[in-house]
Amino acid sequence: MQPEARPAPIPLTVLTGYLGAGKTTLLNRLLRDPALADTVVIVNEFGEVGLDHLLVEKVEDGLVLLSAGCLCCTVRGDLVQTLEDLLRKRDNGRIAPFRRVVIETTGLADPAPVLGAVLYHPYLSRRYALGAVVTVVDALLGDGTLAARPEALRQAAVADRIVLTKTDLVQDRAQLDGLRARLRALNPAAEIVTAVHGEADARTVIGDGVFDPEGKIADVRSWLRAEEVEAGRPGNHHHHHHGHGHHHHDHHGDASRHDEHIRSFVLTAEKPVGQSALDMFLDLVRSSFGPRILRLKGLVDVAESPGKPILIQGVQHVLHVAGLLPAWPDGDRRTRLVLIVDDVPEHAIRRLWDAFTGQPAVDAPDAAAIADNPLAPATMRRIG
Ligand SMILES: Nc1nc2c(ncn2[C@@H]2O[C@H](COP(=O)(O)OP(=O)(O)OP(=O)(O)O)[C@@H](O)[C@H]2O)c(=O)[nH]1
Repeated sequence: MQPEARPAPIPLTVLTGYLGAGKTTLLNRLLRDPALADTVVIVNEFGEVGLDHLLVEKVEDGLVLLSAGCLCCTVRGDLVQTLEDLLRKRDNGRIAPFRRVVIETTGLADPAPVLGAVLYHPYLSRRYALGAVVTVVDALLGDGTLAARPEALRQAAVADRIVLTKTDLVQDRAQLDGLRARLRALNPAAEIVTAVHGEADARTVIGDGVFDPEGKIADVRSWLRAEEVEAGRPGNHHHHHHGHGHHHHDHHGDASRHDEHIRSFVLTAEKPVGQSALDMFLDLVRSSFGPRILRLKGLVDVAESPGKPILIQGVQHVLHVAGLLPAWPDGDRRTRLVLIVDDVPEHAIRRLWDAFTGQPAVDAPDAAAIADNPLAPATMRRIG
């Protein structure tokens, strides 16, 4: 570790998607784009034989292969070690100063543990900054996969960007529109990009992450997209295909009923939020709802750091205060937290938020009442 100036965080993109969705095709194509020069790719190959000793030696070629198993369990330790090794070699000049890292996960991996391994690591979390979560969805088979595989649904729900592949194979325009509508409903904030045989704009797909390589704020605005979530709220206008009630079965049939449990909404605050109130809110959300919080991200105007928003990142039980941004990305300085939840009543979270941010809410308990409640989860009675 260098004691002098802290180096700018390196954007880290997680590329995920169901088996055979087209992740490798996309990545191979994108990496030929000069915009993505100096990218290290960490591939987690499911079922591959262990290559531990070779791991980081391959970096010179820009490719690192992780060994057997899925990232979410067995390879997790290796992932952390690989990311540490990369930093060490970069810092002592043994490899070129790469500018971003892309982790391609196996089609089975839930992205949450991958992100958690980095975001919860005391050192890695300072050197790497989570950029976009990019999820590849096969336009031909996507609908069926979303219906049958909960992990595919989660991958789509946590995405910052969704890349639709194989649209060339879909003859039926309505099928494509249906899939898009479904993804939109599932994750209104995600940008949907199309890529046939991996042809897509590299910068759009990978982006620069929340910080660009110089540590400046890059695409927080597009990343947050709270307006999209607001616009997609039932009641604002009825665009949801599942907003038509249980009696009406559209062409998705039973499939989309799984999706109905997934909801997105935005939390805002009128006044700056106290740091400890924010921490307690996040603790309580994590302990109460854990993996049912698919995604939580946003900027919070914290009372203790006026003019500098705090960046919050979360995927399932991994809720992380990613740090202070040097400034707000644009004129909008409101606290905005975008949540995508699976089977969590929105009002339950809203009540907590209102209580901790001191916003008046009818019949809601205040923060003290919740914190003093002997039935409150153990994490609320903070140790240390
Ligand atoms: N027609 C068509 N085929 C595609 C497209 N994108 C990918 N493919 C094909 O789909 C197959 C799977 O693509 P991969 O890129 O290997 O998919 P993957 O997600 O990396 O697969 P796993 O690593 O096994 O999960 C390959 O045969 C690709 O050539 C596309 O846009 N159109």
